[in-house]
Amino acid sequence: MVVAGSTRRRAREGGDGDGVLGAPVVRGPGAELGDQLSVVMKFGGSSVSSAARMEEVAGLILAFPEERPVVVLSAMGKTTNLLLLAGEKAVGCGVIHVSEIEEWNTIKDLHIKTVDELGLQRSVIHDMLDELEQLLKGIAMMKELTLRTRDYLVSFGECMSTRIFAAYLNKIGVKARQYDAFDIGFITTDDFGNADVLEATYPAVAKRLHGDWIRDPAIPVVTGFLGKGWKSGAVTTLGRGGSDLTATTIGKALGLREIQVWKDVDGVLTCDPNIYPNAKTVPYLTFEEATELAYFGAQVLHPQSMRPAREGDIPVRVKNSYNPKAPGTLITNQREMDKVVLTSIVLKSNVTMLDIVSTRMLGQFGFLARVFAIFEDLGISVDCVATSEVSISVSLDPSKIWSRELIQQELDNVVEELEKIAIVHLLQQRAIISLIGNVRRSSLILEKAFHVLRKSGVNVQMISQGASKVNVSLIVHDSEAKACIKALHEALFEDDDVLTQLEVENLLMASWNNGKDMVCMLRSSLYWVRYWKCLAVIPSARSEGHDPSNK
Ligand SMILES: Nc1ncnc2c1ncn2[C@@H]1O[C@H](COP(=O)(O)OP(=O)(O)O)[C@@H](O)[C@H]1O
Ligand SMILES: N[C@@H](CC(=O)OP(=O)(O)O)C(=O)O
Repeated sequence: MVVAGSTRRRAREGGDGDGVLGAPVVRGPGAELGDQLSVVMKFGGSSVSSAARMEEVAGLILAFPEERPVVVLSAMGKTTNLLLLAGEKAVGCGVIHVSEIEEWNTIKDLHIKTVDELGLQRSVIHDMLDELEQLLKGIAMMKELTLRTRDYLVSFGECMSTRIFAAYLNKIGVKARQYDAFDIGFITTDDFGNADVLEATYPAVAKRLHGDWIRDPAIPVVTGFLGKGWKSGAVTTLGRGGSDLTATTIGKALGLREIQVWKDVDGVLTCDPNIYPNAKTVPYLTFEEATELAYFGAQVLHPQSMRPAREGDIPVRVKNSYNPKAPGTLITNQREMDKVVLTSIVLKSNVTMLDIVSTRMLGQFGFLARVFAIFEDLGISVDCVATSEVSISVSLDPSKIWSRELIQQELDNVVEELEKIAIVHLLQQRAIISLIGNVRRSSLILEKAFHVLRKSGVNVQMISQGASKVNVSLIVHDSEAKACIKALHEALFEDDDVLTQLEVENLLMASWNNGKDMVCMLRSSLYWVRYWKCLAVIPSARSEGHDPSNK
């Protein structure tokens, strides 16, 4: 794309100046980037949850004076959830009770307090709060909350956080300009609640942000999560956590050097730290791995967000705004996989599973086609699949559907349709545990995983190896899932023997490739000794109550 390419070229050509950050330019590796926009810095709700946090984030931006960032912000803290709850309450509470809705008052108080504490004029958000109250009253009056209105309602979160932050940057002498994504060319499908960014977005966003920057440089502060439906012209949202996608879309549109997503954790971790606190940071990931783990439920990244970065070949860095010194996770197109067994364990709870057994004889063809035609007709999306000639097991993802009542209705529908050609068992409260890792090590992963699960007495109800070949998914009962994650993490990330086994395999492979390379052979036999020692020592250490990782 013309603009993206020229932005990069100009960036490499370099330039001087004190720049818009108002701080002296540090001479270093980034200095040749000159005065062009160079990175996207996206800060999630947890990073901008209060006035103090906004000050910290401004400090972070100032700490990199050689960078010219485009800033993307989410709504403050839990504002999106609060807006959704306020909307739901407004439907049933009556117009005169809207001002008493607890969530609405929490939102109002948080934003006013933030503005006050940052020393800004309340007028920065006054109109927004007014309009939001009117909207809640409108919902109360209509007694309904459509998907379209819901998107408009939640958009207030990002619209307010960006207005406050841009005003604060200007107040401290850093020239900034606020943008609503739906006004600068973020064109999406009209799938309210889960809209897709359309191709037309890239040139439009690049033209607007780049044009403004050239004319009158100011740090762009853009609303994450939001777009404009191409047919309806209404505000849309990109699915929960969609600000990551906003950031990568801008990165690709402008052909920037790097996309940074700042969170409240030290990067992408080996599992959800809320499930198992011993989770460790994964230093490197490929876009494919990151997509897979986001798709299978790791809340840390939006599932679609890697696509623009991959297409634009722009590295994504996941950083911790509470611990900026931590190196974080770097996500790129490729990485060295030889030493990788497993990258991350991901849990997706509350999954529904269908066991579908053909009522026809063995050898009938077209059964799978008919099953999937039914899913297609009903617009149901399938996560995992396992098949035999006469039966098929699939897992469905209810979180893709906004309204809870609709889920049961849709499930009843799909079962009714499938029962015309098969015997159907509906299994609810299941969980998918996805082991994201190196497919070349899938035997080792499965061997370890099943050993652990057998020891814990867990019955795996379905297994599927993803087509992308970086994911093995196991379906277990929801009630057993968290304990499984902990046991799997201990076995696959905290045991020396897995690592040693890998080293042995690598060295054996290397020595095999090098033919008669005696040094390699010798080294590999030393590892073998270490490996067998590990296998012998670890079980006995465990039975004595020692922690083998303390050796
Ligand atoms: N594998 C994982 N690695 C890191 N964080 C994870 C993982 N799985 C779940 N999480 C959760 O994701 C959260 C960060 O994502 P998110 O809430 O979207 O951040 P933000 O709102 O700051 O963008 C973490 O606080 C953590 O609880
Ligand atoms: N505020 C939106 C969009 C978003 O990306 O948020 P966060 O970056 O805090 O996950 C949400 O809560 O879904």
